[in-house]
Amino acid sequence: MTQTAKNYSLEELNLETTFGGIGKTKHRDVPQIDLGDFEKRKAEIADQLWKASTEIGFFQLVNHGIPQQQIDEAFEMTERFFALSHETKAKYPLGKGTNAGWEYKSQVRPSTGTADNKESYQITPTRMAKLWPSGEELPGFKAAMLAFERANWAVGMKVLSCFALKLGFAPDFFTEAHDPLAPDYQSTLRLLHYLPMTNAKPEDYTGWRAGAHTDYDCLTLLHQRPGQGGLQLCPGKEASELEWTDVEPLPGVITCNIGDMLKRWSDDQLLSTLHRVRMPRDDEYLGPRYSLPFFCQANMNAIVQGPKKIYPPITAHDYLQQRIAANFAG
Ligand SMILES: O=C(O)CCC(=O)C(=O)O
Ligand SMILES: [Fe+2]
Repeated sequence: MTQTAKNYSLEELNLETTFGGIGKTKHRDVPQIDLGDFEKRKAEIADQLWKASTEIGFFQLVNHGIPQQQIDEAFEMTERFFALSHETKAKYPLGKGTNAGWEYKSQVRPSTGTADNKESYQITPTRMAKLWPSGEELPGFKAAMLAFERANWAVGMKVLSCFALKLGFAPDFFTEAHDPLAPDYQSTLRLLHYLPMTNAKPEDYTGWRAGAHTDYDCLTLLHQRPGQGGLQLCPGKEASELEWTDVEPLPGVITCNIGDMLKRWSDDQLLSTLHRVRMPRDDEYLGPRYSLPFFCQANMNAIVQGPKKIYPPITAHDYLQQRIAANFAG
């Protein structure tokens, strides 16, 4: 594996170039947080979210309100999308810096310098002109995915309203900053297909399904399928040898993590935790792995600045562009 010697423009990125190694593993508990009876229990839920996000940067939501049937349908549609021919998917290519469209093994993480062993299709609803597969190619896909996108948005906004409470912002501060009806909306639903490792050659195991990174959004909501593990997290970037924790995909939960944008917006109080997706070991399930992250990314014109103003203000657009430019080849 070669290490990129690029000089990235944000401090987080320079740090990320040093995280490519395998490291050790360590068991840690990822807190589960129940969103049931949300309005009544909001203060208690906000305390739990704050604790998890200042201590480990990850938590799993239960009773989040998205019906399991809708999650299963989104996964079924995702499998159908990736089963389309290469030529069909290539009609809907990822545009540079847009988080919209399909890419195949093109995401190079600063941590590893090699392409992730995956393909993805990203849905940023405001940028999807000519990027949806046709109704003949994939009937029902657009309606199912747009509904799923909005269901995730709604859960994300509930969680963010708790952080607004804790940070002293108005209750809907982040909901307004992620307004889906504004033309500068840029939250993204990502469909991921990690390639199967059945009949893989030993050299195929040297890479990563997704190299170590922090997310660049405010909050990520990740849907995983039981039996398709591999996600690992590592709080604390300062240790000389990193200790990684497996996050088991449990049925019915949404695994969430804080991203760099909310870390900055909270004046570094909330942790944006390093994570990655490792290759399966040869005694584990070797088939394809699908996952569905939804990235709450504040609208392009939103100004990111915490209540203590420890960082200068930056638009969410400028912030994201610096991160995207460093992650996709070409
Ligand atoms: O697929 C996963 O489990 C995690 C994906 C991820 O971390 C990402 O896309 O940012
Ligand atoms: Fe991630």
